[in-house]
Amino acid sequence: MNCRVEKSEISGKIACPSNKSYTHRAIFLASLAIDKSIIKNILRSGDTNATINACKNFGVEIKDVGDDITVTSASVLKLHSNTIDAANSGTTIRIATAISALANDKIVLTGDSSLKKRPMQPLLDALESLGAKCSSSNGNPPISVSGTIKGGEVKIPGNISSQFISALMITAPKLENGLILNIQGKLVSKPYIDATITMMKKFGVEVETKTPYKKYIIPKQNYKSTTFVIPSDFSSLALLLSAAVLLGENLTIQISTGSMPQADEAIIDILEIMGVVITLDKNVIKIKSPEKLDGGKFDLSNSPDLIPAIAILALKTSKPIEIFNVEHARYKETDRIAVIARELAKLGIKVKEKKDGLVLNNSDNLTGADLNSENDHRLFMAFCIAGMYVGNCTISDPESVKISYPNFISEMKRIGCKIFLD
Ligand SMILES: O=C(O)C1=C[C@@H](OP(=O)(O)O)[C@@H](O)[C@H](O)C1
Ligand SMILES: C=C(OP(=O)(O)O)C(=O)O
Repeated sequence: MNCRVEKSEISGKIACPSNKSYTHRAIFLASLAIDKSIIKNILRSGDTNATINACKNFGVEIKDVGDDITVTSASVLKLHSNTIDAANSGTTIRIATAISALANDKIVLTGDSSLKKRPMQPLLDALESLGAKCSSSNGNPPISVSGTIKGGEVKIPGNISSQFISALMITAPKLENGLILNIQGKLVSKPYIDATITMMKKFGVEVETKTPYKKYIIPKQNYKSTTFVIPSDFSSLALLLSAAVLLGENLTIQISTGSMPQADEAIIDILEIMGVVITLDKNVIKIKSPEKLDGGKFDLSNSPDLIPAIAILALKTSKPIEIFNVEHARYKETDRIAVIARELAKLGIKVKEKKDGLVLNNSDNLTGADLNSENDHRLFMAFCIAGMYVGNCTISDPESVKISYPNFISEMKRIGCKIFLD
């Protein structure tokens, strides 16, 4: 399926969706705690449903209560099935793989065609070094894991995905001998480790940071059930802010930030560097954008999910945008560096693709085009916004938004976007 977009001007109010990463963490941690937890204001999306289904498979009771859910767990995993389908969710399959090593049955974890290309081997190597038996399809899903691991000391590279580290951390307190976690080389997406540690603390577990982003000690502990309110998602907010910059600054965005670390808060500083004035007053964000944006050089190592929302701003810059140090954006739902380079060039942007990023220059010859989002939700939404700035575009795979922002199209239409589903 495709969608067609025309030049649009937006205005009015929109609420930022709830945070996907925190929703994943809250559900998994509540599933490892004994008794009932309440998780309020969760993001309901394809990815978070994958996590709910994975936890239900571990024998956890999860019930809907309006916008909230209750999660009631027992002390021991009771497998309902030996296969977990994580659909399109990298976070789900990484965390569920580590948790599966707590069981002594063989568990197969798989996903959709995109997930079957996502790297898993560093996590499997770490689990095998702890005594698990693992298999994979050339390092990708479907994978299998059988425990039971008891913990000890483990090392894992940090240059591919922080999710491998988050997965081991979340599982560690359940291990008889706890875990000493050594991260080799540079660690990408660092703030997601901070998010994991923050959330583990919310569920009663302490992580000892011996050397930040290098070495952590997690003794055996019990997670404690709690009530947790999910904050807004800065990854989705970034797209809304780019829409306001490109399509109309009379947009006010309602957010509930909370006080927890989010990698993609970096969007605020990046937009301000490019000349955008952002105000936050009583949980409402407003922006003022110059006629032409300054460019800038942006290290996205810690916030790879910002690459689509920032790249499309090249449509309104007077100077180049250089994005670097984010090779791991190639291992997401798609190779986001390659797809963004290929598709934004169709609009007339002058793009130089590099191994670890992009250099984007505006041009005077912007033109409509048929854009292929490769069924990547963040690319679909970014290309939609770009297409409504340039006009006369089609974008493939609108159904991909179910992954992180299911009502994106209806919400954008409500604030004035000319989006038409073919
Ligand atoms: O831990 C998480 O919730 C996530 C970590 C990041 O992945 P990497 O650590 O693989 O960069 C990010 O891209 C993803 O959307 C969510
Ligand atoms: C890459 C993403 O998530 P995941 O790694 O969980 O698939 C994303 O939401 O952009």
